[in-house]
Parts: sequence; structure tokens; C-alpha cells
Amino acid sequence: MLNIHHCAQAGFEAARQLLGRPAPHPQARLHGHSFVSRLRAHAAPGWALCPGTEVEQLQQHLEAVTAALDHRLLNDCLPEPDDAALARWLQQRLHHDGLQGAQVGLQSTPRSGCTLDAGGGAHIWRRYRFEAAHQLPRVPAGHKCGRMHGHGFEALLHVRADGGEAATGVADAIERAWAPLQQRLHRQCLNDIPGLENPTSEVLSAWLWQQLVPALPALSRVTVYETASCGARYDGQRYRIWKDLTLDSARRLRQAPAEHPLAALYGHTYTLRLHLGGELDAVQGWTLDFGDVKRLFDPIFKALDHQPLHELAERAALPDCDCASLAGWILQQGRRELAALERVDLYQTPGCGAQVRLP
Ligand SMILES: Nc1nc2c(c(=O)[nH]1)N=C([C@H](O)[C@H](O)COP(=O)(O)OP(=O)(O)OP(=O)(O)O)CN2
Repeated sequence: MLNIHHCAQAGFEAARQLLGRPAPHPQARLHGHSFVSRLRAHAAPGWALCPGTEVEQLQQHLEAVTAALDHRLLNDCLPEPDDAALARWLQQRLHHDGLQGAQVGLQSTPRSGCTLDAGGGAHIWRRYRFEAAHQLPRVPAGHKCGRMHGHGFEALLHVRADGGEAATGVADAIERAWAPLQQRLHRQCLNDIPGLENPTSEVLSAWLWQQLVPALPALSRVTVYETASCGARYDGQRYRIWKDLTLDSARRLRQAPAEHPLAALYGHTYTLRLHLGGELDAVQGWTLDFGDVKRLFDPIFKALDHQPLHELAERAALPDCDCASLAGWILQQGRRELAALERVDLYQTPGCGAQVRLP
């Protein structure tokens, strides 16, 4: 039995003033953001009016709740509307019978936000970018990553904020902890930094963890984006890598009644994210080469990309071609070639789709 979550996201434009911030902190002034709210939950069978439309209904539910914050002064809704308080405000209102294990996220800028975990704990996050060169010295001869090259790397840091400390205090602690690392990493060659002689994404995520955890003991994970489509995450114990692929495909929901808009033939540019877990290869310093993930997955990719997905669903005897059904199929098929594949996300529009993982 696979573990399925449906996902939705919605944006809202709003102003706020964080009065707990001492002046002249810029957030103490009245300012505004294009916020993004995210909801992930398992929609129990029967929750959606029509099976296969869970994602659309989850999005409608999120948009309806979020609308109360749109084009508003958030201080009229909450005394101190920081990211964690807003996420909790949303979580209370998003509760709905039939939605199980709901998790809420709130992004205030593309570089900052808060995620509430399944237990309700708040994780404050910050995202940083550094431009750096590297080469992977242990790859087989001829591998493109053996050549000196570079990336606009991004590091996403999550820190638990459950110790009674204000979310803004945690955010400040992350900023202080990151500042010296930005100096060490930006416009540098990673191979020259002690501990990064073999700077794979996995090694870099664990190195960052070790550098940060003394100042941030509540660090919960470090995620390194090597490119926009691949990276690695380390949580102090486990590594996980991911590779994103884009599918341009058509669909028609077979279970939707004939008059339902989703019964029509239309299409999406889907984002497919493959997550693989496992130990590091002692020589290469990676779990599995991103390039090998793409190569081994290619036959399944070809069955999905530029295809009518409802026909694939029919051949595969799936209930329908909704994101959850397809992601489950992809996970099962993918594990034949990629034994370490442990989770598949399929988004039909940004942030809206399904995540399916092994139990
Ligand atoms: N598990 C890992 N695999 C690879 C790593 C790594 O750190 N961990 N690094 C590399 C190379 O550095 C390479 O530059 C990045 O990988 P690549 O697959 O080329 O990423 P792209 O997004 O550029 O791939 P597309 O071909 O555009 O899909 C290789 N593997």
C-alpha cells in the first residue's frame, strides 16, 4: 500500500508590519509580499466529489481559505503576522473532515518561509544562492562533471522553531549562521575548500550541515540545489537526491462525468520529481549519478512524455490518469530499474499534484 498525499498551492498579495522587530529593521515598517500558501494532505476516498479530482478540489479549498488574506493588512487578522503565525492561522482554517495528515507551508518571499510538519512543529526556512566552480575528481574518465565547471548553487536550510523562540528570532539566527558560509562559498572553487575536495551535492549538503549545526542545533535539514532540476538533501542521518523531469502530455479524466470540465481532452506541462534514498558510494561520494537516474528512467519517461496519459492509464489498468494514480504507477515501474527510488512527486501545475512514497 503506497502512501499518497495530494498537494495544492495558492498565492495572495498582502501587507504586514512585524511590530516585534525593533526599528530600524525593515520588517518593522509597513511592507508587502506576494505570499504563497501550500497544503499537502491525504484526501480520503469519497472526499472529492468525483474520484480523480482531489487536486483540483484541494486547490479550491486552499484558495477559498487564503482569499480571506488576499489584499489585506495582515495585522488586522493576526497581532504579529510572521511566517509561522500565518502558517498556523491557515492550518486551523484548512482542517476539513476527510483530509488526513494535513501539512501547511507559507512562503513570504522566494527566499523565506515556514513549513509546519505532520506533528504541527514549525520549521523556518531560508534559501541562499552562491555562484561557484567545481569538478568531481572521482567520476569515470569522460564524465562531463570531471571537467572544471560551475553552477548557481542554492542551499535551502530548515530550522525547527519549537523552543518558544519567536520565528523571527530563528530566522535571524539562520542569517547569522549563513553569513560566513556565503563568504566562503560565493565566487570560489569548491574543490579548494577543506572537506569539499570531492564536492558532490551529497557531500556539500553534509558539509553544510556540519558547518551550521553548532550555531543552529535545531537544524532539521539542508537541501542543496546543484541545478534547477537536481540536488541532494541531508537531515543529519540520511541522504536523499532528486531529479526533476518535465512531461508535456495530454489527459482526460475517465471517471469524471461527461459534463465535468476535467472530462474534456486537455494538457499540462507536468513536473515529475524522482526521489532516491540510500548510502553514499564510498568512492564517488554520491548515492547515484543524476545522469544515471535520467538514463535508467528514460523508457518510462518516453511512455509518459508527449503522450495521451488517459490511454496509458487504460493500458496499465489504473483507475484514472490523475496525478496520484500516475505517480503510484511511476514509483512501481521506476523501482524495477532504480531500486533506491522511494518517492515520486507529479505536479500538473506548480505546487499542485500528488506525492507518492513507499510506506
Ligand atoms: N548524485 C549525484 N550525481 C551527480 C552529481 C552530484 O553531485 N550528485 N553531480 C553531477 C555534476 O556536477 C553535474 O554538473 C550536474 O548533474 P546533471 O545531471 O548534469 O544536471 P543537469 O540539471 O545539468 O542535467 P540535465 O542533463 O539538464 O537533465 C552529476 N551527477
